[in-house]
Amino acid sequence: MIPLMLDLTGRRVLIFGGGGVGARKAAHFEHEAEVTVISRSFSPRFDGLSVRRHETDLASLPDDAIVELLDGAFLAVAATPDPALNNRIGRLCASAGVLFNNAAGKPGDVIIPSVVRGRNYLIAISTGGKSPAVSRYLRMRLESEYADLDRMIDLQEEMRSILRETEPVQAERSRTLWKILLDDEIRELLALDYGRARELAITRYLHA
Ligand SMILES: C[C@@]1(CC(=O)O)c2cc3[nH]c(cc4nc(cc5[nH]c(cc(n2)[C@H]1CCC(=O)O)[C@@](C)(CC(=O)O)[C@@H]5CCC(=O)O)C(CC(=O)O)=C4CCC(=O)O)c(CCC(=O)O)c3CC(=O)O
Ligand SMILES: NC(=O)C1=CN([C@@H]2O[C@H](COP(=O)(O)OP(=O)(O)OC[C@H]3O[C@@H](n4cnc5c(N)ncnc54)[C@H](O)[C@@H]3O)[C@@H](O)[C@H]2O)C=CC1
Repeated sequence: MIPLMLDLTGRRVLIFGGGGVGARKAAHFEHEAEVTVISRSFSPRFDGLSVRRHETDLASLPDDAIVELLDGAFLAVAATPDPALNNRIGRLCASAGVLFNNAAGKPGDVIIPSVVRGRNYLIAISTGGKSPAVSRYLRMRLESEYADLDRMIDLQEEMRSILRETEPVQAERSRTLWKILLDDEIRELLALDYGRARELAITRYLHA
């Protein structure tokens, strides 16, 4: 498995199965991609999501009708409780060249990770399918441990641009940025007041 960050703007994503799991997978994509959910029923968890619904019984559809549904799709997720049906969708995706994620059944070529997202960063976590609970646990730990990461990135960005003007030696710029990153007092101040943290970073490390 190789991690990638994909821009799915304007891409079509299909979710097969409209239960709670299908809704969570749809929520992973709907803020960017064009999501269509194909199912014989839909959980109320879809109500707030911007997805198109297509009501059908997949078990009664022949292969060519499912291949027709895949037309123009970039990625498909199988999230019905029937692993045989999910695996069949996976085989059809493979022959149609559509990326495939399987929520229950034979693993596809894509895993949906746990996601920690800020204004300035994006972290995707996977255990390679071994323990989704551990992926979720790590997400929750990172969210609480690094709640002020966005502000640290803002501060680093500002300090880098000042240092580029004032410090000609790259190794020195790097050392100073690391000192700021590891300074507990600056990290604590970041949680309370960005301006004061910025001031401390400048007086402590940029006015030597
Ligand atoms: C392989 C994968 C396929 C895929 O890509 O969907 C997969 C598969 C399966 N998950 C199962 C169970 C659970 N999944 C969750 C939750 C999440 N599952 C997600 C991803 C993935 N799940 C992929 C691997 C990710 C990795 O590599 O780590 C997350 C990260 C992302 C998301 O869905 O948005 C999201 C957490 C989001 C977050 O909160 O951060 C919980 C809830 C919990 O933990 O409370 C449970 C119950 C506890 C448990 O079983 O662990 C079962 C068993 C079903 C059964 O027993 O019948 C299967 C099927 C199987 O294993 O065969
Ligand atoms: N990958 C993951 O993250 C996880 C996967 N799972 C597994 O995912 C599967 C789905 O879980 P839930 O959403 O909770 O199930 P659910 O029973 O709530 O929903 C299943 C959905 O699939 C639809 N469906 C079933 N057969 C269909 C058919 N022949 N044609 C059209 N639609 C059909 C149903 O109408 C329903 O909307 C289960 O097998 C579960 O074990 C469970 C937890 C997490």
